[in-house]
Amino acid sequence: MKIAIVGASGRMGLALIKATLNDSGATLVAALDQPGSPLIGRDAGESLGLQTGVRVSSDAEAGIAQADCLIDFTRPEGTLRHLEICRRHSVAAVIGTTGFDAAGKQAIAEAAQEIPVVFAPNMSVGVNAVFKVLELATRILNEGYDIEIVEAHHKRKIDAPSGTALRMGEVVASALGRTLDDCAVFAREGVTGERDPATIGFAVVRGGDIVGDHTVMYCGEGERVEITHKMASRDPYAVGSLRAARFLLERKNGLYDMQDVLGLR
Ligand SMILES: NC(=O)C1=CN([C@@H]2O[C@H](COP(=O)(O)OP(=O)(O)OC[C@H]3O[C@@H](n4cnc5c(N)ncnc54)[C@H](OP(=O)(O)O)[C@@H]3O)[C@@H](O)[C@H]2O)C=CC1
Ligand SMILES: O=C(O)C1=N[C@H](C(=O)O)C[C@H](O)C1
Repeated sequence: MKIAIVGASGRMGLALIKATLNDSGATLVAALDQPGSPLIGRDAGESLGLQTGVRVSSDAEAGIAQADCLIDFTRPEGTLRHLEICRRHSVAAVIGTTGFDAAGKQAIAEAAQEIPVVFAPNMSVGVNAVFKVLELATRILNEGYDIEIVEAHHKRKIDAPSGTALRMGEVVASALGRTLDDCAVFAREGVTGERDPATIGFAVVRGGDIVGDHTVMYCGEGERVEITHKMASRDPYAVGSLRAARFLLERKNGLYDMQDVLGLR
């Protein structure tokens, strides 16, 4: 399968280039970056000490048009632009970017009527297993437990809470028969009053090079359950993305996430 990667100089872009080179069934056909990036014209593997034979380009249209699947971990505005190119050239898309607003999510759903798309806030198998565990834990701990979600990421992350923490909130809220929009508490400061048991609270840590930690706490009287996932590398996101690209090869259109790719639906 022919893979195009956008955001080629980013943290995930580099992990994806490495994973694509290590995948015997995948060929890197385009590595794309924004105009002005110092890597334009250089070999896409240069900063990894690898030789790919593919030069980083800023011509997204030409690069994406050559691929079977685009893998995009950039920013919402960039992803939506790339998705239009995928649409024009009938190229599948794996979207890992987080931080979309409702209109952005709607635009992805519309594009997926024409091309196949995997859109997931976390591509790791481990985190997707945790989503399933949370469904079960929440159904069991559905009364008498205050639910709080804590996430920690590196200092350069620009969106908060993480897409993964929000998805965890959605999974928990859905298992309680609620919607996250109605019960999320994203900030507390000053005299907040007592905690409303119907809420799901979020707390965010940013610092250093933390790849990504997530904990869901079920705080009861006299006991506490904590379900934690910790990433030590970005490789599982990249390997999961290639798994998603392979899943899309056999599909003509439709919006999927990693639960579909992993058969966890
Ligand atoms: N779903 C998942 O499993 C995961 C999702 N993510 C998400 O992926 C995204 C990227 O994360 P990360 O790699 O750490 O970020 P980086 O900032 O390291 O990389 C982002 C890349 O995208 C490029 N870029 C930024 N804005 C645009 C734009 N408007 N158009 C085109 N390219 C653009 C950047 O170029 P430049 O440097 O020139 O700005 C850079 O190459 C985030 O939303 C993050 O939350 C991250 C890890 C896992
Ligand atoms: O920006 C990151 O780094 C990550 N972003 C994703 C998110 O927002 O959930 C996935 C992972 O947590 C790393």
